Amino acid sequence: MAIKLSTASIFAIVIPVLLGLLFSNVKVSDLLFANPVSSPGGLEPTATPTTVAPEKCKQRFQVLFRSEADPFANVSVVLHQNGDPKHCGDTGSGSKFHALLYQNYVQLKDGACPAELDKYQVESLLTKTFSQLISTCAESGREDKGFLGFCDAGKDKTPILLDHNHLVPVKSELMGFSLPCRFHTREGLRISYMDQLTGLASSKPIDCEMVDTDDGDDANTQTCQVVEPEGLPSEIHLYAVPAGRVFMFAPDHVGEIFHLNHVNGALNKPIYLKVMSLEPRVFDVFNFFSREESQQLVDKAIAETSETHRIKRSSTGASGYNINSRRTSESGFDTHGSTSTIVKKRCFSALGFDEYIDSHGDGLQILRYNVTTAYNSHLDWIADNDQLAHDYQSAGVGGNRFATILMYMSDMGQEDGGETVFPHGWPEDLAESERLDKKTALANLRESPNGSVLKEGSWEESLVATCRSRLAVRPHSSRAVLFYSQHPNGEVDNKSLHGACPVLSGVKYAANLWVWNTPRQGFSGAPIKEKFRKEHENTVSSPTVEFKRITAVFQNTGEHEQMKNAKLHYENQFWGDLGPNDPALSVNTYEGHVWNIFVDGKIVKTWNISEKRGLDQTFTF
Ligand SMILES: O=C(O)CCC(=O)C(=O)O
Ligand SMILES: [Fe+2]
Repeated sequence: MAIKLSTASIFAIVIPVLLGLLFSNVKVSDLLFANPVSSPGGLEPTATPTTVAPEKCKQRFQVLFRSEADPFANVSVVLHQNGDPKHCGDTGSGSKFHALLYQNYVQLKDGACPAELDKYQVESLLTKTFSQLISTCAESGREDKGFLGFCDAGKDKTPILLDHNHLVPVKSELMGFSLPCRFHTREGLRISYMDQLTGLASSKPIDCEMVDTDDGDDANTQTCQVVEPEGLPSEIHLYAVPAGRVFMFAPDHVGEIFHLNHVNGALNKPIYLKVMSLEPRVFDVFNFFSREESQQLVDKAIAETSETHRIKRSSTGASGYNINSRRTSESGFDTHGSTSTIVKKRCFSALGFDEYIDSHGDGLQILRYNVTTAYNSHLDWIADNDQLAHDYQSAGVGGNRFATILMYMSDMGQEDGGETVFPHGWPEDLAESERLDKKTALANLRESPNGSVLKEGSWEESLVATCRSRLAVRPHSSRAVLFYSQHPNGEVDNKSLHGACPVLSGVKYAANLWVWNTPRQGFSGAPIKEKFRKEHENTVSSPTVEFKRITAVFQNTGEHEQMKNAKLHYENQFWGDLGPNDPALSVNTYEGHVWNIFVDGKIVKTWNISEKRGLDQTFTF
C-alpha cells in the first residue's frame, strides 16, 4: 500500500528534527506533550523503515489479532471515560473499526508492519482509531480537542509516570503529537495485546450470583457463584484512562458486582468487588486474602522490634511522628515481609495495575485498636504544605494517595465496635425509612452495656453515633474494602472521609495499603514542586543506576537551643527523635538521598547524601 504524506505531516516530521538538533540537551520527557513542533517522534533516527508488502502486512495484522476474520464484525466497542459508568461513544458494529485499525497499523511504523506490538504501540493505535471514529468522548470544556484532548490533558494536568518515555504519541492534524490513553476492561484488566480484544469479542465476561456461604472460613460471608454466560457479546466496553492517570472502577449502582477473574485472590479464588456506596466510592472486596495470611501478618507485626516498623501509637500527617489525640490506635509497618509482599502485589493487580510498582504504595500498615481506641474521621489524601518539595496536587501533575485497600484481621461482633465508617455514605442494605438518626444512635449506645467504656460527650462517643447511623463496614477476619480518595481526574474526593470507630470490646487488627497515583514522596520519579525542582535534579537518584550503601550517623550536639525538639526525617518521612539527649541515629542510605531535620513541623536543616564524602558519614548539628 502506498503511503501518502500530507504537507502537514511532512512539517510535523521535519521541524522536530531541526528543533531536536538545536535543543539536543532537552529531555524527551519535557517534550512529550501535545505540541505539533516538539515531539520525540522527530528525535527518532531518520533511517527509512523497510516497507513490507501489503499481503505480508495483512497476515501480520491477522496474527496480532489471532484471527483471520474481523473479530468486531458483529461487535461494537463501547468507550467510557475512566471511572464513568456511562459510556461516551461507540464504534458501531460492522467493518469500519477493524479497517481503520489496519490502516493505522500500517502507518504506525511507516509501512514496516511490525510482527509484534508492545503495549504502548497498542495503546497508541487504539487511541488514534477511536479518535477517528468517536467524536463524543472529549473532555468537557475541551470538546474541540476530541478524544485526543481527553487522552492528553496537557502539560499542567498530566502527572509524569515512570513509563512516560515509553508512550507512543499519536500524530494527528488536530493535536500534532499527543499522548495516548490506556484502555482497561470494566474489571480493570489493561489491554496490552490486540488478541485480548479478539478474546473479549468472542466471549461474554463471566458473571456471578451472590450466594451465602456456610464454610465461614475465608473472605466473607457471601461468595460468588459463577454464572456461565451464553451466546456472543454484541458489545465490548473499554475504559479509557488519560496519560498520566490511573485506572479507577466505574460503579453504577450499589450492589453491583465486578468479577476480577484475571486476579487471583486468597486460596486461588478470583477476587470480586461489590459496590457498597457510589459517593464515596466504596467496595466490599471478596476472596482478597485468607485467614492464614491474616494471622501471618498479625504474628509478624507483633514480633517486629525495629523502632521504625514496630507497632506503636499511631501518628498522623504528611511528615513527622505526630501523636494526635484523634488517632488513638497503634500501628506499625510491614514493608518487606513475605505475606505483606504478596498482599501488596495483589492490591496492585486488583486496582488495575499490570505491574507492581513499589514506589506507588506505602508499606503495608498494620493497625491495632484496643478498647476505646479509634481514628476520627479523616481523608487518606495528604494535604499539601508549602515547605515540602513533593507536589501533592494530584489534580495537576502531583501525586497523592488515590486508593486505600483496608483488610480486617479480626472478627468483631455487632456490639463490639471497630467498624470503618464513611460519614458521607449510607448503610447499603437499609431502606431509607430504617436508617437511624445520630441522636437515637447515641441514646442507644448510652443504654447498651458496652456504651459505658466511652466518656460521655467525647469525640469517640460521637463517632460511635455516626458509625451507627452512616455507612459502616464491620471487621470480619479476611474481609477487605476498597475506597478511593481521588476522583478519576485526580481531584481529592472529600466524600472519602472515613474513620475507625472506637472498639467497645475485644481487639481489632487491620492492615491498609495506601496506593498513590504517582511514586510517593521521597522516591525516584515522585513529582517535585517547580520551585524545588532545580535542587532535586542534582540529588534524586536514577532508578537504573546502582549506588553504594552509605552509613550515615546523625547527632545533636546540644549546642543549639533551637534544636531541642529536632526530629530526623528521610525526605518528609519521620525517622527518629534527635533532641540533645537522644542517642545518635545511624541509618543506611544512598547517593542522592535527602535527610532533613524538622523542628516544630518545619525543615531547619538538610543534607544531600553524596558518595564523594565516603561510605561512613557523620552529621552533627
Ligand atoms: O481501621 C480502620 O477502620 C480505618 C483505618 C484508617 O482509616 C487509616 O489508617 O487511615
Ligand atoms: Fe484512613
